[in-house]
Amino acid sequence: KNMKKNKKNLPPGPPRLPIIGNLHQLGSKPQRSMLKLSEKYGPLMSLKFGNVSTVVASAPETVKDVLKTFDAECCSRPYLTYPARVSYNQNDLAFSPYSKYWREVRKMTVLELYTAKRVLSFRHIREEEVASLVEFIKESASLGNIVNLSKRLMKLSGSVICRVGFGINLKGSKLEDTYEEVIRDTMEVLGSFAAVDYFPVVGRLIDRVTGLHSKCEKVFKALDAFFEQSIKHHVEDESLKDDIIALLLKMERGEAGLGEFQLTRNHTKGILLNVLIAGVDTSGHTVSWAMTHLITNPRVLKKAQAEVREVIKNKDNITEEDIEQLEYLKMVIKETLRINPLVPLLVPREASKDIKIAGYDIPKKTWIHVNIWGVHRNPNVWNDPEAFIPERFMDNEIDYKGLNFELLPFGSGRRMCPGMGMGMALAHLTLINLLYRFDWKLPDGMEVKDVDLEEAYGLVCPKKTPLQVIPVLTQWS
Ligand code: HEM
Repeated sequence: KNMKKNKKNLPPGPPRLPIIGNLHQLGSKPQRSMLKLSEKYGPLMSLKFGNVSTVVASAPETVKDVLKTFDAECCSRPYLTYPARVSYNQNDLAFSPYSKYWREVRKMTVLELYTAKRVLSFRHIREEEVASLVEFIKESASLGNIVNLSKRLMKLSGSVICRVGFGINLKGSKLEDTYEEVIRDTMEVLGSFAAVDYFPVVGRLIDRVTGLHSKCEKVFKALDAFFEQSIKHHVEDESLKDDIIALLLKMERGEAGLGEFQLTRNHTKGILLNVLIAGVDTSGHTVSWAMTHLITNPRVLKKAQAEVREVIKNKDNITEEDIEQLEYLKMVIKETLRINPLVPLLVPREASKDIKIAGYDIPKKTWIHVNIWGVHRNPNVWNDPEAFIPERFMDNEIDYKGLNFELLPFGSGRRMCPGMGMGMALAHLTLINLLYRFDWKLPDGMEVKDVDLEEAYGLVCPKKTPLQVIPVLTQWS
């Protein structure tokens, strides 16, 4: 009788193998495998990964339950071994469990970096760095050179974030030469389904054999050296007192407070980790995906360029105010974030108490994955979801700001991305410049059908192979 009373009504899920459960069904693109499985087992599905019970939400209604109705109960983070290492033992914002510390750090970083006023104050940095990208492209265009646009866009967002968050230039910093590789490997480490998290005893050994452990140590050392360098720069240069590092150092010295918390150097570095990796990877890859879809859809490219050139006319100086008038360009970005949401499974969550979603029991400690990639590609939600059609957003109120559960590239609720305004300001300004100033063609011998649309897998999913294109000078260059 007792057993019957305790039996939980868990969401349905595929049969499991002994020991590994459903891990073998994840494949190299977990978001795609999870979508396929959810077509059979439903929008709230149970999966078992080794010792860990998880559920996956993959339709707007169940995603809304997780991110809105039960947000308070579902917004903690599980302990993930490698993200914990890289974030100085969850002393950051993104991997920290839902706690008083997380609330204080979120409040402080929002005020320092992410309010509309702060984002506006960094505008000159964005404009200078975009101008320097334009100069580089102009030079390549006049020589007829192929440009690795993905690489250049990563460099652009890296340069902006280094100046905004760290008060130093990427050029000349400890990450100057290794930056792309370090960020890519960090994202792989942070998004990996690590054996140690599912098999506490043998998992450590498995991760050593697969190389995950050593990759994690390598990126940790590279990131740590960069944080040390920026902190040293602040300690030595007293004129740098207005940015987030200066504030964090004041908190370490007890001259400013963070609620009841006394910050240590590890807290400072953990907080800086999110500023660097969340800020760098995302804006650059969004523009890279947008350009990939534009180049493979010449009709859309032509229409977007016509709009930009009509609105900007012959103004020399493109400013962020111009974005407001570019309705079609905004649709292009929305469609890019729909078809390639950069964080396809959001950051994993953990239920902090027993809850009931859609009539199913979700026991405390269950891990929760939100498959927004699945929602964005669901044919019941979007017509022809694999096609890139910005016009689908015409006369349609759906936006990406966390209120429409069909489109959630930044998540929603307490854990929603605080850097949305900063990321989008840079993405829009860059795209306007690329479209206004240049025409674009593929390298000789390459056709639209040859452009690879495959995504890499990590916490963030960029294009797997970089976008290589030839810029062409125009009268607006
Ligand atoms: C196109 C640009 C961007 C996209 C698509 C994006 C997307 C996301 C997503 C999906 C999450 C996870 C939400 C969740 O777990 O529910 C997130 C979290 C976060 N993002 Fe972004 N992001 C972008 C730009 C930025 C920028 C520029 C910054 C900062 C400089 C930033 C800082 C963060 C931080 C700190 C978190 C963790 C929030 C928390 O757990 O409390 N993001 N972002």
